[in-house]
Amino acid sequence: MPDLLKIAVNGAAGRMGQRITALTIADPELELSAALEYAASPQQGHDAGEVCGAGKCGVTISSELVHRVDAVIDFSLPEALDSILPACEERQIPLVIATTGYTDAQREQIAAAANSTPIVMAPSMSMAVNLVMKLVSDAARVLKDNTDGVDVEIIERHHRFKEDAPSGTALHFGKLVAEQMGQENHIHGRSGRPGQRPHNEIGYHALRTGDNVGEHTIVFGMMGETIDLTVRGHTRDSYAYGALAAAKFVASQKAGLYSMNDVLGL
Ligand SMILES: NC(=O)C1=CN([C@@H]2O[C@H](COP(=O)(O)OP(=O)(O)OC[C@H]3O[C@@H](n4cnc5c(N)ncnc54)[C@H](OP(=O)(O)O)[C@@H]3O)[C@@H](O)[C@H]2O)C=CC1
Ligand SMILES: O=C(O)C1=N[C@H](C(=O)O)C[C@H](O)C1
Repeated sequence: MPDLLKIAVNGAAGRMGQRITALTIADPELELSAALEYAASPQQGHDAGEVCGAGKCGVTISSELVHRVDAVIDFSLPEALDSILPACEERQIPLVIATTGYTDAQREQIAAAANSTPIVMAPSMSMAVNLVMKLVSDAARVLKDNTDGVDVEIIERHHRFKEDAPSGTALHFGKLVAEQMGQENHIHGRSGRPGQRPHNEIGYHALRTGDNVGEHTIVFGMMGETIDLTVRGHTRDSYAYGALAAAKFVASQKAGLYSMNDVLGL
């Protein structure tokens, strides 16, 4: 029987961390080896299986990555980067970074760590979202020379608990569009009297409602017709399964910064 892939989950008591923990326990190819939270977390010392509702599993939540694991999956907060990145970099432990809301400086830190450590980083681990990223890129390429111009607006909806806005995924959609169409102004909502809409603008609109697990609509507005490309999550497991696929992928890669396109072969 092949060895099980040993997984550590960072942010194990969070909404995503709990699903990653539960699905790792249920996956016959994986073994949950560590469940991490910050030192002052009230979840320290609790059984990770019990915390996620999967039943006692014998792995207690801790703050230090003590044992060697085959991959770490991180769904936490940007503040957690300072502990998890060096822990992986020191021992070249493959890392899946799903957290969003990093500063440019933190992104540079991650890119530097990828010189010695295999890292998959993506604002969305969902297969459907990553496929729509391809479609959006294609649409932007085809529409970029439209005679009367194309107005691109990005609308996202997430649950009321989300701390960063706009979502990492919305920002990535905007980046993909701008790479094709060249918009330089990226604005967040509108108010007052901003005047007529210039063409070189992308508008982002972040809605926070109830328990929405994530929706994105990319609007290509033209004179006479509009294209809306929408992708809706129904369950956090669409992200969680993608993250487990990323962990299986990254565990056998050499150092480098990989995306979900690499994981999914898109
Ligand atoms: N790439 C993707 O596909 C997806 C990405 N995300 C992103 O993942 C992140 C987590 O989302 P979600 O699970 O909803 O958020 P939660 O707030 O539910 O989970 C974050 C967890 O990390 C804990 N935490 C805080 N600080 C640290 C630290 N220093 N070290 C370790 N753990 C820490 C939190 O503890 P406490 O609650 O006590 O603060 C909490 O348990 C967000 O950035 C979100 O945008 C979410 C879904 C999909
Ligand atoms: O916080 C969330 O929930 C999500 N965050 C990610 C993001 O910011 O893009 C991915 C997903 O949309 C859910």
